[in-house]
Order: sequence, then structure tokens, then C-alpha cells
Amino acid sequence: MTGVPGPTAAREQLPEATLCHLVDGDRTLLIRKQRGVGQGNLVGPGGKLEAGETPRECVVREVREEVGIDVADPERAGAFAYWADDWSAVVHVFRATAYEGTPTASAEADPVWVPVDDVPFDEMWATDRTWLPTVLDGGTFRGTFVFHADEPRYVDVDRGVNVPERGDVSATGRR
Ligand SMILES: COc1nc(N)nc2c1ncn2[C@H]1C[C@H](O)[C@@H](COP(=O)(O)OP(=O)(O)OP(=O)(O)O)O1
Repeated sequence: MTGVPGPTAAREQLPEATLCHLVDGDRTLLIRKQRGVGQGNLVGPGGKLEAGETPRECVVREVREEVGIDVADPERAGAFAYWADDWSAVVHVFRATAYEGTPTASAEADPVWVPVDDVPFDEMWATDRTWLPTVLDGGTFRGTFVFHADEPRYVDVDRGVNVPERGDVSATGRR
């Protein structure tokens, strides 16, 4: 894909995106992506940062656009940087426990509640299983992933670390 950061892009060149993992008692909200990056996968709601937007502003806006609810308390749970053949990104991950509204389908997303203790990782990005349990459990993490031919070839996750909203989220310092 022309103009899209691939596996050799420097960290500073990567587009930024967000994910929200909303926990409501013993269930957590995922979406079935209807288009865009990861179409067909189950994933947390979220999307790409717009110009001038902070990750927190982005995650609130994207959750509202995708599933029609307002998350009240998005808390930063970590971030990962990844490089793939046709897309690479820094993804900021938030956990939320309070919201207003009823999750509703949009053109981008079908909302799906799943049990916190039975998340369908087989239908998600392969690397989600390495960090999502930590997030659902209230912890923090930092991840670095390299994919080739849609398979994760390098996976590094630090748990219990706080990652600033701005700055290098790559555990390896790869730039
Ligand atoms: C390992 O890679 C990824 N893992 C997970 N769990 N989620 C990922 C990964 N790469 C991207 N994502 C998520 C992060 C964002 O929520 C979306 C970004 O893509 P999207 O195409 O949904 O962006 P939007 O701004 O919503 O879409 P439009 O451009 O159509 O407005 O994917």
C-alpha cells in the first residue's frame, strides 16, 4: 500500500490509534469490526487519532461514534507499537468501567458483550491475548510487536509499567 507505514517505519512516523476496553461487572464490550483495519475481527472499540486530538479525546469520540455510548472514566492502561507488512501503528489502550447509553450497532461496528473470564481470543488479533488479560485485571502494560504475513514474529510485553501518552512506547527502543 503506497504511503502507508510498513515494517521499516520509524517509531515517530507511525500513526496513532486507540482502543477502549470497557468492563461492566463480569462482562466486557468488544466490537465486530465492519470495516477498516482488522475488519471481521473482534476487538475493543477505538480508532485513529485525528489532528490535534489527545488519545483520551480520541477514545471517547471513537467509542461514541462506533457504538453510541459515552465512557465516563477512560483510564490509561498501556500502549503497544507494532510493525506489519502493510500497516504499523502505536495503539493507546484505555480501560473504562462507567458509561452512559446502550451499545448500538453502527456502520463500523457491531457491539458484543463477552464474559471477562472467557474472552474469544481466537477471533481477535493474535497479540491481544498477551496483554488484554492484564488490562481487564486492572493492570498496565507496554508492548512491541512485529508481524509478518499476518503472524506475530516478535512479541515483547512488559507488565506493571506506566507508559506516558507521548513518547516511546517501544520496550526495545526500536525507532
Ligand atoms: C496488533 O494490532 C492491533 N491490535 C488490536 N487489538 N487493535 C488494533 C491493531 N491495529 C489496529 N487496531 C485497532 C486500533 C484502532 O481501534 C483501529 C484503527 O483502525 P480503524 O480503521 O478502525 O480506524 P478508524 O479511525 O475508526 O476508521 P476510519 O479510518 O474508517 O474512520 O484498529
